[in-house]
Amino acid sequence: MNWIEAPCAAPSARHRDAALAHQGQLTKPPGSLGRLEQVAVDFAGWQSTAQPVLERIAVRVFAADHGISRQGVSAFPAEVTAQMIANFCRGGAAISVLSRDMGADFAVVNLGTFEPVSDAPGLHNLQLAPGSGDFSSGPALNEALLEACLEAGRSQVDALDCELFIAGDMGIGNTTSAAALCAAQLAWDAQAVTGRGTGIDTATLQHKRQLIDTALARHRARPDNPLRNLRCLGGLEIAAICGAYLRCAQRGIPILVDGFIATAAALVAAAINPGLRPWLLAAHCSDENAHARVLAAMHLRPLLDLGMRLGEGSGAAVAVPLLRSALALHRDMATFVQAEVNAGATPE
Ligand SMILES: O=C(O)c1ccc[n+]([C@@H]2O[C@H](COP(=O)([O-])O)[C@@H](O)[C@H]2O)c1
Ligand SMILES: Cc1cc2nc[nH]c2cc1C
Repeated sequence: MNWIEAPCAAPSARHRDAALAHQGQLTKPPGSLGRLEQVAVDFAGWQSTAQPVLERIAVRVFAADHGISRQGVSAFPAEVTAQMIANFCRGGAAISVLSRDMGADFAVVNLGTFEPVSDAPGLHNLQLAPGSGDFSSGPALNEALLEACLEAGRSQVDALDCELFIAGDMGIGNTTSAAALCAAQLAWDAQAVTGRGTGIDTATLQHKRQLIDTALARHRARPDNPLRNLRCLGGLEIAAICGAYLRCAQRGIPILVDGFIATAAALVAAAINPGLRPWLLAAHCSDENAHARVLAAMHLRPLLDLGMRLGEGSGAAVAVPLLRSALALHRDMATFVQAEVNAGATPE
């Protein structure tokens, strides 16, 4: 498992500087395209080029069941995880539609559901375990399973040829795991991290909070041991997303981070290997209660806030047109000199 701490790539400061200078020459008041200018500069640094492009996008939805779902923490039954895997592969889920719409390379990775699922086109049916363990009574994963999940994420990314990576998640109960991981990494209590997930009522929310606080104490969760936190409180798909993100940063592939679960994975992965940080771009702020707070703690500023709370990578997918707009503007706008527009320097 030594690979996870291997050095990450570094974005090119020279190309970032050149892109920033180019933005200053385009026919607009400096800074007037706001975040779109920063996105273009980020891509120039990520791709080490003056003219970044965004054609090849890879979407991988990582799915798994969660032992903690047996404690009644979700508005939906655990069978939905397996049912949605089939829906992703048939093309009917939100992320299937969005991936088609943006011409992405799309696949689903089943790390392990309670009941095995049938093979389907576009499904990497790994079934490493029948879901994770219930972390209210023991660790979610054992060492071997944690390693296998990280490796599964890594091998997905090793097989890619793309300019942007989106990880989606699917797993009934996984907002409980993600919340526990955020609390563990940030030394916060359950109150600060727990939300309504798929839409639980207030009594269930209270129960979810109590389970998280008890689990944090039981597993003696501490920010300085992210791998242990991931093993004790994580899930199969969350660990795989961590592995995928780490490999992206090592290979120099930028990561468009989706919602609360993807952000929890990024938080843990960045604690494992801080070189990951410059490869993260937060797509959106989910309606899941703690997402805004966790993004702020990570100094990540989301591009969108649409009240979405679906997961699957859907919040990241809807931000892709913005990224493409940013790069088209950077590439195709005229400069002040080309357009013979007065650049606005005031004469003495
Ligand atoms: O990504 C998010 O911000 C997000 C917020 C709330 C729910 N979800 C999705 O809903 C499922 C988890 O919700 P729950 O209530 O079962 O913990 C899981 O499949 C997630 O993809 C996702
Ligand atoms: C239907 C459904 C779709 C989902 N996609 C991601 N999480 C989900 C949870 C449910 C319940």
